[in-house]
Amino acid sequence: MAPINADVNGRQAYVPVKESLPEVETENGKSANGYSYETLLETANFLLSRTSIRPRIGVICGSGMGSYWKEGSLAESIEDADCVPYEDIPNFPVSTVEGHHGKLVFGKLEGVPVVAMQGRFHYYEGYPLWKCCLPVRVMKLLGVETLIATNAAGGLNPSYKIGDIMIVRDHINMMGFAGNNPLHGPNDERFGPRFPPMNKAYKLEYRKIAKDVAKELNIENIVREGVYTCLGGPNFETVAELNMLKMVGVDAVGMSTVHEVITARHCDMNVFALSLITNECVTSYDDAEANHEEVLDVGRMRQDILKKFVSRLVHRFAKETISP
Ligand SMILES: O=P(O)(O)O[C@@H]1C[C@H](O)[C@@H](CO)O1
Ligand code: HPA
Repeated sequence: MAPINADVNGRQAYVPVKESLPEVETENGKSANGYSYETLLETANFLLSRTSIRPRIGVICGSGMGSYWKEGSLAESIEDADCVPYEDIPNFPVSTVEGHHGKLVFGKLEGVPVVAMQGRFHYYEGYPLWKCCLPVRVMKLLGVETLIATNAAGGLNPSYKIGDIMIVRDHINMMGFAGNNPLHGPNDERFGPRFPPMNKAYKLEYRKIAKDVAKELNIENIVREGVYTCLGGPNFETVAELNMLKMVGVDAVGMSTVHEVITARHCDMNVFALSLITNECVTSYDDAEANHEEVLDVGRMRQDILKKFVSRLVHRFAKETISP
């Protein structure tokens, strides 16, 4: 049915009639914010048939972290590994970015059953946010209770150095300000509530454990805690954009994670996230330009430390906070 014009406060306004919103209705098992619960159950059941591992923790490997260099990366250090390429998984997108391999790795880290995404999906690749986050819902249906999201990010806080690791305390959902949210569209209560709170998105207990672990590993001098934001990319930011983000309290800038965390919290997963600071954000017109090669190089430089750090976190999170 065509939209109608209505008189609103003395103005002619464009008011779509209710029937003219077919795009939010379920169509071929896919609604505006993603595949149906039943469709994702099929994906989860397919994966469970491909491995005997029953993961309790899910890890998303950021750019250059565990995803680019085969030898010695976090994902490659997973024991008893069963790898499933994304193109074999029903309803899964495929990775298109250098530094993101494109497979799910099931196995054990320090004895804990995990599933790692060796490659994530980004909005700038052309995927809508719900599709970027589809693996998080699949993880939930596999039985995962805790999500560890890692990313490469530019350091905006002037005290941060390249190679620092930032524990994410909170995020600013810049894309959400423009109405772009992975939960946009009809809500299925089987995943979670219509209006999920986000004030405790990054579990306090995990952040404390991470600081303890940093001390144990003698890396507390490179571990920070701060606020992350995600922009849509793929271009790196302008000087004016970065100066604005600095003013509102952002410490590190990237192109992922925020929507994954929202999706994970919506379905009541525990969340921990970290950013590897791979470059300094360019806040003057004279400074060098950001580039993806530098991001990948710093990922390689830090892969040993990240592997130890995340493995220890997996062990401690499983021991201290996850149901037996
Ligand atoms: O997947 P992450 O968020 O780690 O990747 C960052 C953001 C861009 O994809 C890329 C820019 O170099 O790294
Ligand atoms: O400086 C950056 N900006 C956005 N995303 C990034 N990912 C790594 N570094 C950056």
